[in-house]
Amino acid sequence: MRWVSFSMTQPDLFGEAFEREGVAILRGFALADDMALVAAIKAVAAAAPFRHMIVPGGGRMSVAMTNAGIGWVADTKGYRYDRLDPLSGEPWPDMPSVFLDLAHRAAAVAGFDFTPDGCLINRYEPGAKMGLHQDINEGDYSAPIVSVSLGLPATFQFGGLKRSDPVEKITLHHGDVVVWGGPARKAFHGVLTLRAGHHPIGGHRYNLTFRKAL
Ligand SMILES: O=C(O)CCC(=O)C(=O)O
Ligand SMILES: [Fe+2]
Repeated sequence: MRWVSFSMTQPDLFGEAFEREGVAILRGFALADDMALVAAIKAVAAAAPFRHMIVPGGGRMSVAMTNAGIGWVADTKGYRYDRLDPLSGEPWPDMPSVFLDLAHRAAAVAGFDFTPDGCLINRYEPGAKMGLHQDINEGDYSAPIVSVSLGLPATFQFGGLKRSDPVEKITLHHGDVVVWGGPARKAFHGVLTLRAGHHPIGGHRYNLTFRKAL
C-alpha cells in the first residue's frame, strides 16, 4: 500500500502546505452537507446532551462532548468506549446517515474503505482547547480517523509518534475534513485554545471524529 498525503485544492486555498504520509486534508469537503450535519448534531444532543467529562486526573475537559454510535467516555477511572451514555444509562443515539455517508466518502478519497462505528462530537466554546494526545483507545488501528470541522476556525496541531516530536500547525475552517491513518494513525495531535468569533452556525466550533472503536 502506498500512503498519500495531499489536499484537495492545489495550491492550498489557505496557503498552508502540509505534507505527511497517511494524512489527507480535504478542504471544504463537508461544505455541501454543513447544515444537515449541524441539524444532526442538534438531534443527537437533544437525546444525549453535551457535557464536560472528568479525566482520570480529576480535571474537567474544556471541550463539551457527546457521541453517536459507540461512545468515547472519560471518567475518574479512565478512558473507554461504551455503547451506553453514562448520564442516561441508555445507548448513545444511532449514527445519523449524513455522518456515516460523509465519513465513508472522505476516507475513500484518502484511500481507505472505512465504516466507522462511533463518532465523538466535540463542541469548543471560545477558550476551550484539547491538549496533545493520541487516539489509541480504539480496537482497530488499520482504520483511519476522520475529523470534520464546523463553525469557528481552529488551529490544529499535528505532531509525530512521540509527544516530544515537533508539531505543525494547520488552520481548520468550517467544512474541512482531515483523514489520518496508516503511518500517521497514532500521531500526536491537539487543538489550540479557540478564539472568540462569529460564524453563521454560532459562536463555537464543532468537531466530529469518526472512529472504528470496537
Ligand atoms: O477537534 C479536533 O479537531 C480534534 C479532536 C480530537 O483530536 C479528538 O476528539 O480526539
Ligand atoms: Fe484526537
